[in-house]
Amino acid sequence: MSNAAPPTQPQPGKRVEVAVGILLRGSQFLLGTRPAGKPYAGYWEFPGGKIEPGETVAQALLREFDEELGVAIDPASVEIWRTTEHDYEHAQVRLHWCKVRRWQGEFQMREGQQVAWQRLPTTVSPILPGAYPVLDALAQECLNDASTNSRA
Ligand SMILES: Nc1nc2c([nH]c(=O)n2[C@H]2C[C@H](O)[C@@H](COP(=O)(O)OP(=O)(O)OP(=O)(O)O)O2)c(=O)[nH]1
Repeated sequence: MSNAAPPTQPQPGKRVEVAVGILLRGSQFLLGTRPAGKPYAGYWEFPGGKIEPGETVAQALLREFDEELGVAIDPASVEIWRTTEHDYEHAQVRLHWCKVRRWQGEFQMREGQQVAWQRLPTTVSPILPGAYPVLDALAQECLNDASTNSRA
């Protein structure tokens, strides 16, 4: 038996899989603050969380939206969009980004978080570093849409 203490640093190669929802209302998306007690508490993030063993990305997202916001996502409206990775000092994460356009219920901030509908450029800060690549991708998509429309 080993007396080694549990690692306090993330183990190389062990990525934590995370499901993240980009809840869309027209050109706006929802951000919330990270609750007290978590790494980067108070930073703004997209709703979501770690995928539990045996869960699909969509199942994890449905559970997290219920736990954090008290709303029910329509699974048929979950569009798995892209995957990014980010290395924090507390964890190495792989983020599965999903666009969500339909949900049911009124928002209840079940973790005491603040939420805000945002459009680009965002007006809240600070935002979790791991969310920036996706904000850039959303901005790029807006630019592409604008150029397609102007050519139509
Ligand atoms: N929800 C969310 N997590 C993000 C974003 N960007 C980003 O780098 N992350 C990272 C931060 C965390 O290391 C990880 C999510 O883990 P978490 O600790 O918030 O997940 P959880 O809600 O399942 O937490 P817990 O139950 O273990 O307390 O993903 C984002 O926009 N939204």
